[in-house]
Amino acid sequence: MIPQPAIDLQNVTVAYHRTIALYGATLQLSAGTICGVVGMNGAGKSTLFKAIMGFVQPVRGQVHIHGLPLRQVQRRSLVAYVPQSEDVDWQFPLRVWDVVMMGRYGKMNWLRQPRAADRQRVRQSLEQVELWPLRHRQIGELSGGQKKRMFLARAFAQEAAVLLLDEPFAGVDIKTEKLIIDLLLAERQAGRTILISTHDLASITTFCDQVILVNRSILAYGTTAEVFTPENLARAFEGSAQIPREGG
Ligand SMILES: Nc1ncnc2c1ncn2[C@@H]1O[C@H](COP(=O)(O)OP(=O)(O)OP(=O)(O)O)[C@@H](O)[C@H]1O
Repeated sequence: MIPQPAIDLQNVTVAYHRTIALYGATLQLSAGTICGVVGMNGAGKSTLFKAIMGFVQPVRGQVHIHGLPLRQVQRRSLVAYVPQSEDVDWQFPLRVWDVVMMGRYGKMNWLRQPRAADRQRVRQSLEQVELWPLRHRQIGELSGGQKKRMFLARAFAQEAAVLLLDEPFAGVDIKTEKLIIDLLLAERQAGRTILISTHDLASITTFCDQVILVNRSILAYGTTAEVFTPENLARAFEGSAQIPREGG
């Protein structure tokens, strides 16, 4: 039997107020892949993520995750999202622990009472991102890099099959970037599929298996060697990008 692709988009078109942001996107990614998503500002990277999460209703086309339609994907919390910076009230009296526990909501009953297994997974996630000592901290008292790691821990706690990360390396130091990359490599090893939107083309060649070029549609996807050609980059960046050197 041929395994289902982890992410399967067929001819997906998304429009905002009748303006098309993503046209006819077709994509199939196998489980256990780390894939960079690159394109200029406004190219449609976030829209692609929203389509995979089911946050926007495509005017045409279909999205399946591990063979399941998005309604079932959402019910089973199969896709986790790590935002670049979330539109939250950072002054709200929430602790780091509370935010990471939100990753478990999809696995709880309607009373949302955490069980021992939930607390154990939250602890493990906080330890993975090295935030366990800060678990009682109010979320507004974290640095930018710590906030990113908190959202990463929430995604790990969710135990989703697909992780979507929006600019995870923007504004983080080298040590944190290395920590995040090592964690993502371990998640890939566990069979998860990871999409990372980034403007850093060079870093993609160091740890991504595949890359997707976006410019109002999916222009190309495949290995970096296949995709990072002068022609493709010219179409994606309208002449303003250079081919990154292998290995950064
Ligand atoms: N909610 C919205 N309503 C109307 N237009 C939107 C909305 N969200 C995005 N757009 C438009 O859709 C297009 C694609 O936006 P999108 O956010 O997907 O790009 P992006 O590649 O993620 O950009 P960036 O790199 O700047 O984050 C842009 O022209 C943007 O202005």
